[in-house]
Amino acid sequence: MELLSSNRCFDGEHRRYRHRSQVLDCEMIFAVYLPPQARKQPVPVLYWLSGLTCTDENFMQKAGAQKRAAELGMAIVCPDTSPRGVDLPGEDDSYDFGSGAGFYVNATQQPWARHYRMYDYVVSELPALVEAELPVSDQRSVSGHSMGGHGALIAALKNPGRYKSVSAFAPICHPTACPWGQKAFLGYLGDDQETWAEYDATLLIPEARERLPLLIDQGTADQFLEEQLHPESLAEACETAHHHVTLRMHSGYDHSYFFIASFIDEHLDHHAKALGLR
Ligand SMILES: N[C@@H](CCC(=O)N[C@@H](CS)C(=O)NCC(=O)O)C(=O)O
Repeated sequence: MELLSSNRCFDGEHRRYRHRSQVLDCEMIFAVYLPPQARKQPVPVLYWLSGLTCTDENFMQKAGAQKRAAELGMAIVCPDTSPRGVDLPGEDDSYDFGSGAGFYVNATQQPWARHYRMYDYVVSELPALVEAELPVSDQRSVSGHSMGGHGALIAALKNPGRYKSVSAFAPICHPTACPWGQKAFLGYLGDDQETWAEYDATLLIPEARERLPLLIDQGTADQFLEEQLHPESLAEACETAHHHVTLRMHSGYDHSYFFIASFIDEHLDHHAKALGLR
């Protein structure tokens, strides 16, 4: 891994790294915030999965999470949202498919299948790399926004024992039933909808083998709420399956990082508790 930049931040460090991903078969950049406590010993880590059009930079520059992470002694790792520089035809044609829109699935369809394997990348390859190379422990939590909120929910639901806690901001809760999800799943996974269900939080809830409580924040003025996000479907599935969910509707907040910045400390506190930090 190659260190691209380093910035002192709340007595810890924000760093960006480039590395070769075997899983994605391309070079990737990710960001990490290391709190001051990481100078002494490996610290627990929150994986943050971003939404459509994002890179490793949006969360680190806009969410304002570093101050609380430094107080808590929590590292934060931010991967990119798709493979980069792989030059597939049509990859850059739309904001909601292809580059910047990997949807945290392992593609099975051509030409995407060789590179678009963001599920394996964020769940397995990247954690193994950072745990081997950086002072972060295997005590993991996961959170994310929108497409990344979907990613965080499915990562936790599909991998019992892998994460101590999970949360999401304005997640795509039922991707098989919304235009963003349908477009992505059709393109990456093909037209057999049975394969789509494997990556849909609402459909995974009934069979979840670990009942990790879900913390979800959602703004009522979110421009994508009605058409794309469907938190009510997830809440209903949770109720039926007796899966603990805290769905908080916040009056007047939209889909932006202004919303995330307003509640990120509460999410970090939620994860810190599960990670044994407070
Ligand atoms: N059409 C919009 C939709 C994309 C969007 O809202 N992306 C959210 C995630 S789904 C985001 O985090 N954008 C980047 C940012 O706000 O920094 C755009 O291209 O900005």
